[in-house]
Amino acid sequence: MNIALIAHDKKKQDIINFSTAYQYILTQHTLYATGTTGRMISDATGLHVHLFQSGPLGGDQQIGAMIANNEMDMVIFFRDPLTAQPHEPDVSALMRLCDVYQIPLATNIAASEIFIKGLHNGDFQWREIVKQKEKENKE
Ligand SMILES: O=C(CO)COP(=O)(O)O
Repeated sequence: MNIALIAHDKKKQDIINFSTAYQYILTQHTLYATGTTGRMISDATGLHVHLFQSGPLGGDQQIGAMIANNEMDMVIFFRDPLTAQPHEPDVSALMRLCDVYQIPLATNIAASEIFIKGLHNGDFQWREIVKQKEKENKE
């Protein structure tokens, strides 16, 4: 599965702790992240993470593009709801695209833990079926 990992600055330590705790699951998947988040995760855990631009420089939009192309299976986004972000429109657009394309989106650590355990249990296998169907429709 292709998984996006994103965290606003005040949530960076939380996503590092999360990635460390669930490294044994994350390592079985293909990971993408906004620039700073991804670099911090890979430095802390050694996980291989495909890095996009930093969020304020377009990283959220790059992940959004993957969603629109049916290439992202899950978004884990540790959002900071108490700090204004200069790129708030990009954040909203990313979350909107998750809803447009029915992509599972967790915006806090509590939901993310349920997602990651579900992922490990095979609860997200339906994404493979959706992707296969989309591929066949294009052919
Ligand atoms: O701002 C972000 C998401 O909206 C995160 O970006 P960074 O991972 O580059 O800090």
